[in-house]
Amino acid sequence: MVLNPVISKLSGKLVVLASASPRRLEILTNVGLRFEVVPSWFKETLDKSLFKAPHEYAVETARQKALEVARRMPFKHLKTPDIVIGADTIVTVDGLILEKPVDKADAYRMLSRLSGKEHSVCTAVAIVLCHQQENEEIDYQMTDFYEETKVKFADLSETMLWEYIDSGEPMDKAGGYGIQALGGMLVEYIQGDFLNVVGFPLNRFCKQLDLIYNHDPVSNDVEHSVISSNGSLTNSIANPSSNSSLSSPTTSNPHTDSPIQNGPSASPASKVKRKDGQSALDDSSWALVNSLSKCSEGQENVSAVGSPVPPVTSRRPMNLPYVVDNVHTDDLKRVMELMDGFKASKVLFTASKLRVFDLLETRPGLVGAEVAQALEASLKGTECLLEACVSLGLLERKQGGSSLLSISHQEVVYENSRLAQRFLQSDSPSSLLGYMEHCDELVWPLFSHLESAVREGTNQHAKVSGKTITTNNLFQDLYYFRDAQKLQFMRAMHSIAGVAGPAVATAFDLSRFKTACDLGGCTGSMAHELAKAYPGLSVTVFDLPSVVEMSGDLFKDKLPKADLYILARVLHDWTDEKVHALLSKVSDACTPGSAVLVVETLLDGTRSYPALQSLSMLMQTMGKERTGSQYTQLLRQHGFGDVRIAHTWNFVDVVLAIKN
Ligand SMILES: O=c1[nH]cc([C@@H]2O[C@H](COP(=O)(O)OP(=O)(O)OP(=O)(O)O)[C@@H](O)[C@H]2O)c(=O)[nH]1
Repeated sequence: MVLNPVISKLSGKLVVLASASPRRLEILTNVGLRFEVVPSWFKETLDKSLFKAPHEYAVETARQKALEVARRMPFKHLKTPDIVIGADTIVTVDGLILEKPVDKADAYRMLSRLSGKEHSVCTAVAIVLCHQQENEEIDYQMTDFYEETKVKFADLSETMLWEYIDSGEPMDKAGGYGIQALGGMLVEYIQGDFLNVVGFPLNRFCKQLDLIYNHDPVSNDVEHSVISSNGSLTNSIANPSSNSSLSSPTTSNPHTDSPIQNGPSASPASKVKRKDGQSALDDSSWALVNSLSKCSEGQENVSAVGSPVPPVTSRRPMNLPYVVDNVHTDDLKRVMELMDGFKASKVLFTASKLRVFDLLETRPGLVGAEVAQALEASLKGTECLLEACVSLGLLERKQGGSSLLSISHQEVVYENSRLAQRFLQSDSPSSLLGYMEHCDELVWPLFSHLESAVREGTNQHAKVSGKTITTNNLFQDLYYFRDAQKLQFMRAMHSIAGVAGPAVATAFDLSRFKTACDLGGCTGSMAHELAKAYPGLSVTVFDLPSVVEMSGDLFKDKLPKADLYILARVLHDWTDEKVHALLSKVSDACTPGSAVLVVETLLDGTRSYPALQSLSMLMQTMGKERTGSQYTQLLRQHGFGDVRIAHTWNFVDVVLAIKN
């Protein structure tokens, strides 16, 4: 690669940067590229769960950003660019994709997650080559790649974190930091391309241009000239405004180049021929169109990389403008997901209840008929359920079984996905089956009376079971009136504490406390997590007589002595009046320096989980979820002057309040 010839290949062309990022603009300007900036309107809301790896999500987002601009410009700007460049930067840590923080709390969550750890920064770049044909229609060719850089953060103290957040720098940056500015102070080392972290992998981009403009793959077969989307040149060619390229006489000649090979600006990608002798254009043009519509349908992106995709049989009528309005498509997709949310929950609950995940743990690779037989269920229903589980990422569908019932070796078999192995198998240490059962049996029926709950502002047990539940005997009447109900509730609380416990125990350094008492601690699983994290801490569980030996009523009985009181998912069950009564009792039991650890889901105005959980509390109890500042206020009123909040990215957040 020689530098100047690479960039100079673009001179005289209308190059468009489909990005609002000032960093990308600066990086490309610094190397003498002349271009226009047209920020993309594509909303970065692709469903991440549909992608097998984080970089695939970034690549698809970059492709959509670039394509949106390439398509909009001829209509809105009345000019056709020659080349459109789109990019997307993401940070990956602990299996999570971090984008730009939505607010300070989000920036805090991101940066505290990155603290002391190595993470990965991936920038994907998509290059769309646009070519206006003689008949005014436009062909689009796409090539994309991604670059990954590892970054290690130093341990960040709370003060440092907040100082950095208050500088305002994190807000428009992937992962919540800018390595090129103040954020550079947080970084211990990087491995890879620095500019890639900043938002544009310049070196790789130049190599890509070199591949496009300085190499002529015409003599190669597709298999040689087309490299995977991770790598480089792709030959996806789309003609979104017409299917006329399919009927072009040039394409029907298996030995001619594709019709967009038109003078020196035509990319070699357009000249790619397939081994079978057909022009790659026939299939790949539809491959891209097909891939886009699949993507907007929420399916996994079908890479247009030279793979022979069967031609679409029902085609769009000629002359109908092919308009993909990404904004509306995203909105529609979101509404459809929300409308279907209840079906997805019920699929999860039903498959869990039928023990599909336990079955596939012990016997992975079963065909649908074998699953149906083992569940003693209908074949038709089981197959529908299994496919729904696959679509929701709970199961994986694989080809080829060697099972007795399989008709051919190519039959579809099912296995648990990683998510199912972790959370849906009953023997997993982080199994959520107990909580799922509670949601299905108790919460689900209540939610069908949401409208009444909203109108009346109270729980809906009377409508579901004919029982009137009041504050006087909430737990006894609701969860502990029969052994089966009591055990179900205990299993639910146990499974949540099992999953959230380690994050709760380590949200703050609690090593200075010697004795703790978990008020309403149920099966003791949170107590167990605390004792595990702090070997010097002795933890007592205090709950109703029907639940534990160290029993008592939180409101009526004397609390055991302790340095640290834990109230995990207790306060959200109660009205403000009862919360005051309880905090006043805890405060009375505390000496100066001792503390209370409140473990609750904190409303923050952004996440849907706490907001939906608050509705759930309305339906079930007399309580609600509260914000961090509401808890701070409540605790301060009871003499806990020093109140700190930690978000765990789990079911619950943690508030530590120290008695004055
Ligand atoms: O160290 C740094 N890391 C990241 C950045 C900047 O972060 C953003 C990443 O966001 P995205 O890829 O979505 O790009 P946008 O800014 O939203 O612009 P688009 O219009 O292209 O979507 C990017 O600006 C990086 O430069 C940083 O500055 N330092």
